[in-house]
Amino acid sequence: MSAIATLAAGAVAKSGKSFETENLSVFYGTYEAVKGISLPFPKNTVTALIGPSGCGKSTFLRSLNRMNDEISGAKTKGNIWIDGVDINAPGTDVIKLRQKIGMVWQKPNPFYKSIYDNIAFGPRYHGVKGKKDLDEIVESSLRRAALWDEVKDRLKDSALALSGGQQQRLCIARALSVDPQILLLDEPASALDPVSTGKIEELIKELREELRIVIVTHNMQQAARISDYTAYFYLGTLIEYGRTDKLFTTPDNTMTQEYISGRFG
Ligand SMILES: Nc1ncnc2c1ncn2[C@@H]1O[C@H](COP(=O)(O)OP(=O)(O)OP(=O)(O)O)[C@@H](O)[C@H]1O
Repeated sequence: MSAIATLAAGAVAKSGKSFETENLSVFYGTYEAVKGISLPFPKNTVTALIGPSGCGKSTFLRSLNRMNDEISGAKTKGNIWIDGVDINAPGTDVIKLRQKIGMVWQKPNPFYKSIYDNIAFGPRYHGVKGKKDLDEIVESSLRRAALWDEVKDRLKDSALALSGGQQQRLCIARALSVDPQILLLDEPASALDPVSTGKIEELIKELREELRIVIVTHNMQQAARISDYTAYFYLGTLIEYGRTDKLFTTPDNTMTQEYISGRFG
């Protein structure tokens, strides 16, 4: 069993469910923002969540590593399976869960620390102490996030001195430093210029070789460029899910067709 499967003491295991939601609903008080969504996230794939503003994409994404726990009044129904274990089962180690399922937000949010200490923070928290080990993790994380060459001579500088695009790659490196299996990205390039956006997209394609990635994006071209599967949400409901090339060329649902062609939303 993998590390994620050991998260929840006493949880009921369901084999074959490596990472997927089953009939997942999310409520804010009595308001149902996500309505009974079942979605798989296959290995080594990028899944894009698209849909008009307020349709529940971010709420759904945040539920995948229990970030909605931080929102008072938010409640989840249904299942989120990871390696056969439901992440909402009693006894789940949420810190470990978020180590395995990293998240990067729309706005880069580096800590008020050096570049080095931003990356070393997570490994230190999880018990890595030796300087040599930390140096190795910092270098490999920055390399994986395609940032090493730009920052290797200024690791002690403040992370806030980096450009917005570099800060966002630093946040991705920070998520990678604790060796996640899944990366959740909430509009990671929406605040960036086209060059930085291109770098983030290239990075996502490379990381797919090692991870599962789920990305919320408003940018239709971006979803088409980088994702393998796309899910179209509307008013908290999953309207259509399928291979990105198919969904963007010959969608089954006329609502999807109207949205991707810009006639709606
Ligand atoms: N903390 C919250 N408390 C109450 N309602 C919320 C909260 N966060 C989101 N909602 C509501 O839940 C619904 C879904 O919001 P969500 O942010 O998930 O949509 P979205 O598709 O990600 O939107 P956008 O594309 O604009 O970011 C909306 O009606 C929103 O107003």
